[in-house]
Amino acid sequence: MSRVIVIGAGVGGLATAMRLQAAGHDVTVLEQFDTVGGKLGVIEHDGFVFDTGPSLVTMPHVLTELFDDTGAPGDEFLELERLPVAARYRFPDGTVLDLPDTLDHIPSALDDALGPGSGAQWSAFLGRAQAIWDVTHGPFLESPMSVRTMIGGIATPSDVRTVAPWKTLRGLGSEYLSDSRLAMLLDRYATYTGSDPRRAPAALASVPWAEQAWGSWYVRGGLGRIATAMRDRLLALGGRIEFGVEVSRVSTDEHGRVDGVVLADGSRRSADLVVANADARQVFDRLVPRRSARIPSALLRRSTPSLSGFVLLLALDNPPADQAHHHVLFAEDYDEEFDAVFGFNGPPRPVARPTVYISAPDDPEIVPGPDTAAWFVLVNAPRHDPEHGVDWDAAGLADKYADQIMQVMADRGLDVRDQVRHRLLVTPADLERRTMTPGGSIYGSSSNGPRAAFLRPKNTSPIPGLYLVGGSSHPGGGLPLVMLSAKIVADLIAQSPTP
Ligand SMILES: Cc1cc2nc3c(=O)[nH]c(=O)nc-3n(C[C@H](O)[C@H](O)[C@H](O)COP(=O)(O)OP(=O)(O)OC[C@H]3O[C@@H](n4cnc5c(N)ncnc54)[C@H](O)[C@@H]3O)c2cc1C
Repeated sequence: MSRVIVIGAGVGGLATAMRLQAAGHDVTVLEQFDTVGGKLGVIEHDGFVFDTGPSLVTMPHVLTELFDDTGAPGDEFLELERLPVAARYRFPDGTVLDLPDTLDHIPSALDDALGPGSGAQWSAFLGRAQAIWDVTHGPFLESPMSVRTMIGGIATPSDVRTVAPWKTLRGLGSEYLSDSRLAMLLDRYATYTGSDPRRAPAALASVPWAEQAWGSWYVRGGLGRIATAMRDRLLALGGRIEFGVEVSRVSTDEHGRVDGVVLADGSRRSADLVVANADARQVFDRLVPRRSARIPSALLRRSTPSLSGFVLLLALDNPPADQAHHHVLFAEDYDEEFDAVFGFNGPPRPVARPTVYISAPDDPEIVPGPDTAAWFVLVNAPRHDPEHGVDWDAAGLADKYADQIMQVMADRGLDVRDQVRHRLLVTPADLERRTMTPGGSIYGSSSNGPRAAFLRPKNTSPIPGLYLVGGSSHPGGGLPLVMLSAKIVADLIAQSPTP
């Protein structure tokens, strides 16, 4: 069995560490920050507990499997709760839709909120989305990336027609959805991979399918508990985690094979295998020798980094009653939002009137007392890029922008400005510092463009013994995909000869 170093205690790093330690390897996780979770972050302040990253669990079976596969079920650490209403959507025309969390109830809810026929439109679209899921999840989401598995897995002409690799998500939607509000609903799923629906492939239709088929879930006490449960399982298995330890280089032996890592303080740690949970751009720009990084770096340069997010954490007194857990206030002009974030028709810029997403858990464990609430408010934002885009550290920008977002919320019927006890902000620059993710891109590379999946780094690397795991590598970002990425890496290591 091998000595393994995992660089980073994000969800991908922890999940790989759990699987490898359970398989008998000797695993040490080195994390530059002072706690686990990475983008799955938590801030506790004045009795309020805020998730600063994920607020929605989809495909919960992937999480359950991780705990089942590495010992006992995770129920004793994690109380997963299915939400009766997946989300409350408010469209620019003022229509409000409470989207039920069970597939059977969705068509009638759409007919009631948006008008007769809209349920049938969405069902027809979901039928196609399910077919796309059936064709793609095995060869793409659950297998190592290779042109052979993709082409071998999506073999028949009928499979190719189903996935329609030449179509965009927006284009596919327009074949089924004539209601502009349903089109908006679909567009938003492109942002689950940090992408632009006008450029993301039609295959992303599997995202709403997966969400609506398996439901929207919450973890009592906040999603941050997923990371601490993973930490506890890893430690119980005998794995180790060291905090405040930054890796500055992956080292290789005379044959070019991984033999450990060099730390920021100059010291060295030996290992037979290294798994990098750090963002792939950091890995290939900084951590490995330039000559080994040539091909992945060239591919990364051709991909578009995913969008980032601007977050407000609101500690509220006397919050408005009857809030849905997830609330989406759609932008008046969604295309302008994607133009601003990705820098079309001008440089990247904060979106003036963005779609606002609010997570308002009804959970006494995250508030200091009755009549208080801990709200997480997120808008899509361009990456932190002081040279060519937005400098999120510019004096006064974050506060001014937060005020603007609260005004937009008020304009759309959700004015909580008088109820704010205190407000914390997390900008793309903060996310970059916290997770060492260039620009604070949430999902590594975006899925913009038909070749995006092929530009995303694989889980293997040009350096024997170095693997990549997490949202910036295959198969992509978001908690379930990152956990699938860890399973792929653990399986690859199990199949490779022991060094
Ligand atoms: C605002 C926001 C909202 C989100 N909402 C959702 C959601 O609702 N649902 C969902 O499923 N997903 C959501 N996501 C995405 C999800 O959080 C990520 O896809 C996932 O957590 C990424 O995990 P990861 O394993 O790629 O690593 P990361 O979280 O990026 O962790 C990498 C770790 O490596 C460490 N590290 C980096 N470089 C080094 C180094 N050189 N040395 C040592 N340590 C290093 C970092 O400090 C970090 O802890 C959201 C993310 C954000 C930011």
